[in-house]
Amino acid sequence: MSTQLLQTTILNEQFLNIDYSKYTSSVAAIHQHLENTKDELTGWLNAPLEDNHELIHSILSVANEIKDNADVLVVIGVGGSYLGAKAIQDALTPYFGVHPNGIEVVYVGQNMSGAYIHHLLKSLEEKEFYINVISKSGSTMEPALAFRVFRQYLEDRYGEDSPQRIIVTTDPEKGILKEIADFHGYRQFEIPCTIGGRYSVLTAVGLLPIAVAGVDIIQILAGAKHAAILLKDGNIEHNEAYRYAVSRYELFLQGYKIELLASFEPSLANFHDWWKQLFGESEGKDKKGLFPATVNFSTDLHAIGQFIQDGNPILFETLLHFHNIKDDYIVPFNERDEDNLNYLSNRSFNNINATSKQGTAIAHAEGGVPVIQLELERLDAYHLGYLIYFFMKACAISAYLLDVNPFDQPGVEAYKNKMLELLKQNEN
Ligand SMILES: O=P(O)(O)OC[C@H]1O[C@](O)(CO)[C@@H](O)[C@@H]1O
Repeated sequence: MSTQLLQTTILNEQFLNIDYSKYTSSVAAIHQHLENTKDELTGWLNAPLEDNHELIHSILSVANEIKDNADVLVVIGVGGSYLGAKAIQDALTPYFGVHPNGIEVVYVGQNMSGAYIHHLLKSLEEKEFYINVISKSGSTMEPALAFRVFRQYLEDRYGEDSPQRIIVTTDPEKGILKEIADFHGYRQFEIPCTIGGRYSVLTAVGLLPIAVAGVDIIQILAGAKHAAILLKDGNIEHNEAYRYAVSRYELFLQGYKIELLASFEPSLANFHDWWKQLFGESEGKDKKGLFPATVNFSTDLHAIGQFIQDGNPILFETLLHFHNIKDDYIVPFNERDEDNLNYLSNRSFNNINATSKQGTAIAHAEGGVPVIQLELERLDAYHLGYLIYFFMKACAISAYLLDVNPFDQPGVEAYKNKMLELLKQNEN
């Protein structure tokens, strides 16, 4: 477990010749604070090190039951109550169709589009399904409304068998959802009181949906445990997550206010979104914080690439790269070569994509964009589990470097209150 699975490289040292030793004592102090704080939402820190056999066993047994009795799992949740599951599912299951070990998993309750609800309900007409409703507070508007709709539909379809088909993931002690679940006898998984939404992907919040989608949750948790052991070192010289946190903080101090998370595998688009919530809600408060933005290359090179290379120099790039992607395709040789592409024949698409990544990173670095490269050997459950923990740890330290609380999100209430005010004014 002593091997680092992730290498951090700064591609343009002229921007970022960081003397990490300058941060030795401040980072060590933040590390101590994080490790010793008992009254904050830090349950995720040591969770991967604890005995989780019972939890894994019950998640897998419910997941198997769902796979045996349904074509689709409808996951209802928003923010931290869905982004992590969707991120892992998309990263580790086929682009088209379902994983051989899983069934279709679809998500609702992240928006209030009537068309989305309508289309999803229609798509369920010929299919058997279960619901997994996930909400820590139990009262977030988007998932609460979706649960009302899909529970009613499920009850119409399954009658007295319906309670068996509803799985609730919520706070173990309080909230409306908990009350509903207790009253109707729905099966429940806990979101531990000490783990906030955006740090909860490695609990049942993320694990049940991804197990149903066919992902190996034991490998996800093993990778996270590997990271939790390695990244327990308070010395910045040995801790890659802390070096990443300090690198982005230094860039922020130099005026780069936007961090662009980029990668070259489209299946990571939702992983980017998970990262965006993690850093955005953790850092963006008290008028501080780096703005987390995301791009998918090479697609976005043809959209936002011009700005990155040549526009207002307010952003730096964090390039996420997995050296090995399991599936690949070889460019065929073509006798006629009408498209003049035979110079690429017999090369794999993944190889061409990696070369495009290399060229992009050099071009951006030469164009004056600071580039932090995060490299991992392969895109699989183990490495993704490692990366998730890496980012959570880096995020908590980053927020403390900015002197903000990594675990609250007071700003989100403003829109909620205004929306409620308006909805109540227009009550019919
Ligand atoms: O799980 P809940 O309580 O429904 O919250 C969902 C998401 O909403 C937020 O509270 C923001 O409104 C996030 O922090 C959280 O991940």
